[in-house]
Amino acid sequence: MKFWKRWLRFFTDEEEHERPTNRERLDHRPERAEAKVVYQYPQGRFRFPLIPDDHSLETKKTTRQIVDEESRLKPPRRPSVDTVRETSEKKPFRPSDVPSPIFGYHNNREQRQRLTEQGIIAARRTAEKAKQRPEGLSADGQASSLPSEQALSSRSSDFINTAAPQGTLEQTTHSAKGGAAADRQTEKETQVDAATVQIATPGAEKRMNEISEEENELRKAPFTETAAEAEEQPVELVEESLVLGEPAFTQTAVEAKEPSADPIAEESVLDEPSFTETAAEAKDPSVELVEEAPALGESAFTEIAKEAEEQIEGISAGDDDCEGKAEAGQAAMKGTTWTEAPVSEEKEVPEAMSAAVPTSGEPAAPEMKEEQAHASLCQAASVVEPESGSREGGDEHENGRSATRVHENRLTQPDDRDDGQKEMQELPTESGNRNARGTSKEAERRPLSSSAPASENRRAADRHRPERMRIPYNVMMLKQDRRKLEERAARRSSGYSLPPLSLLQPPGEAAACDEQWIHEQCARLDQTFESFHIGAKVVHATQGPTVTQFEVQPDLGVKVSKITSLTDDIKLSLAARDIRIEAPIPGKRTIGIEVPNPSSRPVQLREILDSSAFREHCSPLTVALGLDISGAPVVTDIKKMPHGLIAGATGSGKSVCMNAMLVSMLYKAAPHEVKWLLIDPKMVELAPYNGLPHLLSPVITEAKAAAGALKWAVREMERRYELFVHAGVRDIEKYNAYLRAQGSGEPILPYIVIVIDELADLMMAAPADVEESICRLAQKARACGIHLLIATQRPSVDVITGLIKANIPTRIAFSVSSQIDSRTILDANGAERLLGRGDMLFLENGSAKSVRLQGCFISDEEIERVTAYVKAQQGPSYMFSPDEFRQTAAFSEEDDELFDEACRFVIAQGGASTSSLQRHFRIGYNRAARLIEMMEEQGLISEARGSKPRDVLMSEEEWTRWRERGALQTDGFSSSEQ
Ligand SMILES: Nc1ncnc2c1ncn2[C@@H]1O[C@H](COP(=O)(O)OP(=O)(O)OP(=O)(O)O)[C@@H](O)[C@H]1O
Repeated sequence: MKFWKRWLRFFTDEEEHERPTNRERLDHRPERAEAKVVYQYPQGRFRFPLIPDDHSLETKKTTRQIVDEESRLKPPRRPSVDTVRETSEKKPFRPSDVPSPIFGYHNNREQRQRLTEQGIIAARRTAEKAKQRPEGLSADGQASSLPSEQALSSRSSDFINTAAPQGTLEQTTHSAKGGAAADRQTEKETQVDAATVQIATPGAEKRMNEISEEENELRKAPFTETAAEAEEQPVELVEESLVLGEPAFTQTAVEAKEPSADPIAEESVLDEPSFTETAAEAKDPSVELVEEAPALGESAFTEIAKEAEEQIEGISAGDDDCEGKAEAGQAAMKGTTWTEAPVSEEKEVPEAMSAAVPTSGEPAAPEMKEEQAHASLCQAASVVEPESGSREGGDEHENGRSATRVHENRLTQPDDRDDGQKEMQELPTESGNRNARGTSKEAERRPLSSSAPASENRRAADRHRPERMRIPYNVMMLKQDRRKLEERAARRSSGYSLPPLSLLQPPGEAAACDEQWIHEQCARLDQTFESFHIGAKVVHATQGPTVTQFEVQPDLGVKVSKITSLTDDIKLSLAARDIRIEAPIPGKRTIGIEVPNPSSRPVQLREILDSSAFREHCSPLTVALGLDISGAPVVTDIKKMPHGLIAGATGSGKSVCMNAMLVSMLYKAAPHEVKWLLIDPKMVELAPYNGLPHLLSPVITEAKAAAGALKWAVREMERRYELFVHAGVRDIEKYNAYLRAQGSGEPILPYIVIVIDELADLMMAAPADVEESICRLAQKARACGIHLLIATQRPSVDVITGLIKANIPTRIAFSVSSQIDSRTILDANGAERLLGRGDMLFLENGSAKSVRLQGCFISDEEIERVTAYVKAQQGPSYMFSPDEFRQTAAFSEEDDELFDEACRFVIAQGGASTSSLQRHFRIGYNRAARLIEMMEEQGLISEARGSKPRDVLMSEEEWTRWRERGALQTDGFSSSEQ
């Protein structure tokens, strides 16, 4: 790089001293020297070819590798920037091909395409301008004619005009000195440079021209590379730049000021270099490609690109890089007309950059400069084509690698963007000092407005970004959430809203724990054990709504049976109504003695429904049971039951428990989700639910109709299993999910809950059919969504047969009169010691031990309010009437294999008699008489008329229709009725 020294000798010694660092650095770049020797700038008029994208991408990759290597070798210089870089390294941008709503991937790609087109247009315009200029200003003509001061001045003006809108370093300058003053200073210094060139000895002209040529070539190369890089950056980086890129200018401008110890000196140095730098950036990459590529050809371009990589490395390395960049930018900016710029540039830019970047050095500074350069490139594009500027910002910031820093900047100065945006819209495209001054004024208005154009670009990109891209994409929705949403949407679409809790009685004040009573009871218990010489003592007591559990810990060697055998003695000593001993408490080393509280408080249903335990349950078959001994709410899911048996003596609270469960379901399930089949032989217990949309039929009170309903349920179960087989699913949930996935609009299968309030009565009326139906349902109906809730007063073996009990795993035992009943219900003692009025033992499916609960209470008024609310929303949509069920039952019960044939025979004969049936079918009197009776019950024939044959009341068609109607009624759940 001796030519640098020689070339600089043309200037004053003082100038030489001003930039020793830069020259030293240049001297340490042998690669660049080699490149310069090998590739000489072509003489004469030339045009660079347009380089295909693929090729540029390759060169860009090579450049990046070299830059990376260089940056790795360079020690960190500036701690403050290091911190920023560390931050940026902590969060590296990982571009991907997945369209991101945040980075606007596709949108920006389109913008880039448009930008490229506009850049080409701008390039053509610049080429036309270049043609109009005098030949003396051409690149190859620089040796023959040094530009006059006027030419330099005009060029400088052009330069300023082009650079002004960029406002990169220029704005920094203006922020320090003021816009107009900066312009004047810039012009002045440019003129001084020109004069210096003119003063140079004529003999040295030729040599200087050669040097200038070489330098021009070298300087254009990096810019070409930069331009190519700007064009070829991966789209992901464009995205990144769109989001984060623009504030890099602000950062650069701010940081450029920070390290300078002498602001005035810095300003003076920055003045012209700022324009130079901006000019370098002002060139649209596409313009550069159009003007330079043809002369060199593709291979030449490749070589130059390699050289450019070295230049960029230099940029990364230090101040001379900035110079190289600026030079390249100048060359690009001026195209073939620029000759003197390198001279002034070489003199000024490094100083500018030394002012902008502290001499102590910083690793991040080169990046910032790169960002500046690229940012200015896009800004230049905006000058040539104002619209394209905003798009170019994206490309420019592809190279801005200090994303984090940039982002921070943007956060600290968000307001700059709007100003910058307005300003960008106002920027004129014509050249002239006016523009520069105008821009300077703008710069005055916004001290850090150098970030504005890029921020505007980003904003513009955001504005053009589709709305969907702003939707967060990282929200995970679980299967459960999706189902909830679907259910809610279905409820909304069905126009059904769940009843409010305000319809229920609010819970009363919870009674304060009776400490004194508890202490007394503890003392008495201890005394009792002592008096019976049993080593045991009370260690803990828990007071529930109805009973208090005292935990007794026996000493080692004391049998549990010793304590349990003292039940009556303890009851006596405590003067308790009844006590229940749980020995031992599962999972504990203690024995529980449950003593009734002196005063019990009812547990309101609202208390449970308002608990998180109930609210968080998403099943429509969630039901509230009550509070356990510690006062915790207990809820269960009928799906998990899957069938329940509730037994207890009269007045123990069965009906209240059943009502509480039904109302709980009303608070969870819409009518299309759950259907009820209520069988109430007592006629009054479930009557309030008549007219609800959840009912399949009015509440069934007749045993025959109940039997028919159970038969229908069995057929419905079989029908559902057939559906499941066809759909290839195993249960109702999967089938409904399958239906939803099909999207056929077919309504989902509702759960069916069959409630029988008194099984004993039903079993007496039609024991065989009821037991058979219940057993079949209990065995198989769980998976198809049919569940049984059976209550009975008399839990004897003739009511709750072994078959029924075996298939109903969930039991709720209220107070019963004997241990036998307790064993019949729970297969264990304990229910006989319950206190009644909702005191119950709950044996859950799969649980070995029952839990003592105080069942929740719901009054008739509350039931009325809730059912009225539901009825007000939807009317009943019964599928069947009890009569139809009764008929079904009759058909089922009394069907004889000969019955149909006998009916047809009677219709054909026109009369019916027992003897004629006996003769025709060769059956006995009993069977024939029974068939005649069945025909009479069905309304086919008239009553007996003595010895005369009975009249036939139906034609064959009518009879066929009648039979079909009966068959249809039992055909199963019609989806249309849901
Ligand atoms: N959980 C409860 N909390 C408070 N009181 C209750 C509770 N359950 C029932 N009771 C009281 O017990 C009375 C009888 O309850 P319920 O009618 O449910 O008994 P039952 O077992 O159905 O009797 P039956 O079999 O004769 O119909 C209720 O009127 C109510 O006063």
